[in-house]
Amino acid sequence: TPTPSPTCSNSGPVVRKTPLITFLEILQQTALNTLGPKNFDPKLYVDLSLKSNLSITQSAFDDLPRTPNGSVSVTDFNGFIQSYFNGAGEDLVYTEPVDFVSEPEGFLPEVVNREVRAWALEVHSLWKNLSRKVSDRVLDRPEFHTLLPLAKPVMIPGSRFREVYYWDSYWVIRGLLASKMYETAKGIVTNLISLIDEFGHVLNGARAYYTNRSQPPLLSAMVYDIYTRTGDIDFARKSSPALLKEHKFWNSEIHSVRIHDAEGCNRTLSRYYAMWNKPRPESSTIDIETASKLMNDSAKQHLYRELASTAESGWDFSTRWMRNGSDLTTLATTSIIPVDLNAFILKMELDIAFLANVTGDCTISVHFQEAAQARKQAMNSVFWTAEMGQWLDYWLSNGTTCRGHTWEASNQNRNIFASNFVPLWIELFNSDCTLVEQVMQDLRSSGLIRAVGIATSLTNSGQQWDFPNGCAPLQHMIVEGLARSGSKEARSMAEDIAVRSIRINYVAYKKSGAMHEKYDVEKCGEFGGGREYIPQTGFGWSNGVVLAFLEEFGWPQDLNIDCN
Ligand SMILES: OC[C@H]1O[C@H](O[C@H]2O[C@H](CO)[C@@H](O)[C@H](O)[C@H]2O)[C@H](O)[C@@H](O)[C@@H]1O
Repeated sequence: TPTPSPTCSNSGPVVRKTPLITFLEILQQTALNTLGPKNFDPKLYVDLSLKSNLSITQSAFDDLPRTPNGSVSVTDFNGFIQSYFNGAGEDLVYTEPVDFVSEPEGFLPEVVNREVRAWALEVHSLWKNLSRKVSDRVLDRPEFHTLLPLAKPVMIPGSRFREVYYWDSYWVIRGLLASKMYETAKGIVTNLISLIDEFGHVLNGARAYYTNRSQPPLLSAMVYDIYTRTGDIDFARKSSPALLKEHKFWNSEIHSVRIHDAEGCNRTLSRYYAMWNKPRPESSTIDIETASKLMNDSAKQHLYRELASTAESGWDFSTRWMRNGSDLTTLATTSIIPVDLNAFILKMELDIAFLANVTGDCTISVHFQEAAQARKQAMNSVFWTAEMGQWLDYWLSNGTTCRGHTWEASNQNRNIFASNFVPLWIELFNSDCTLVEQVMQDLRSSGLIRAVGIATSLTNSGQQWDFPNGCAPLQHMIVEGLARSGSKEARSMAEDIAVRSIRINYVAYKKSGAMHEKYDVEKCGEFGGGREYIPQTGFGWSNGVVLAFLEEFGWPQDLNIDCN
């Protein structure tokens, strides 16, 4: 009989919340009560920084005149914010990237179409808009800020995302490499490593309220790509200890799950699991509202952990994680072993083995090659379904048996998500011609490939990680996996998807003057939407993927960039 592990229930770890965050959440709730829900973004309030001590600020807040039902007037509230806070984002200052030039030597040599080349240079110049440095004020008084100090400049995604994000940084770096901005790319990695040194993992984002979770682990992929471009062995060597530490984090007791498979072998895989059972501070008012449908505190705490764990997945939110696709309270992320997370950890193992080999550490290299083989077998055994030609997320029954769970085919989630094809990105899979043939056929008939890109899922739930939204990371991993497979047919399919994806970015940019976080893959030039916040522009990962695609496939003179 499987023994339920304590870490499979609600009783996992919870990191400490700072007094500043606690206060800013109260401020956030007051802002909602005072200003109303129209155009309300809860994250704004936890991004404010103090002008003076928290105790002084708190007592001024307590002294605000209140009506009998406890509300504050709009004038008093706005006056208080003005007097006691610096604006959100003011603790990050613009900085010109040291290695930015308006047209780098050897920039996108295969892009010959003049119109596309001019646009690519505009996208390249957006790095200047997204480049920031943490202000010295944060170093002087860290307790006044939720922003965390980082030594090197950062690239922010854009708009409300005014701090560095973990997995976004991978596609930002891919774009920076196309822009030949190697120093900036290395600086981003140095910052992320400093977070591992301090917290034991790369945070979701560089804010005090993100310490309770990570995001899809792509640090090794950043180091690998920078190393293969620059040959900087010292950089590879310096990064290695952090990668080993990160590998431990993703295989820790809370993240790892053991499955007894159909052949009678024990397999170990990983899941998302946030160290948190409270509302996410950046969305506190929203999470409290969602949880208000639940009756008891224990059910609420469980939901809060699921909400934060879903944010750890980068896919916040999606029917992928919900028992009932129209009810967010049925999120069950901690009871799911996700295909893409394990593909990322497999890549981490392969990258560590590669980098250790380069830096002459044979023991580590052999150890991680073996770990990669074991994970590949586990992924084949737990996720792969030949009949569908996809890897399927695996659901643990009732979420209580993460140790010694016995595999059952009925626990594979047969719904189609773009993440079912992410293993294609990993060389251990895309080097197998027969497998690529099969997966390619199934991707073609999956319904995910739409007029202007790959849809996230087939379910139109209104959540941002569902149909008809498509986002840059998913387009990129699937396209790159197909392109690198060595199959001519797969490369041509990859190029076809990349061209559609470049077009949607171009047309939307010309229409709106901005690059977008996500797009509607049904309508060329339309950006995507979805519940928790309004559509954002900027946008780090879209810029990165456009530049990476243009670098890989070029753009001939006679190919039309418009949609028709
Ligand atoms: O504030 C709500 C959530 O916002 C972030 O998630 C979304 O934006 C990120 C930055 O582009 C992206 O990495 C993530 O995939 C998006 O879903 C944040 O990461 C969440 O933790 C946060 O709750």
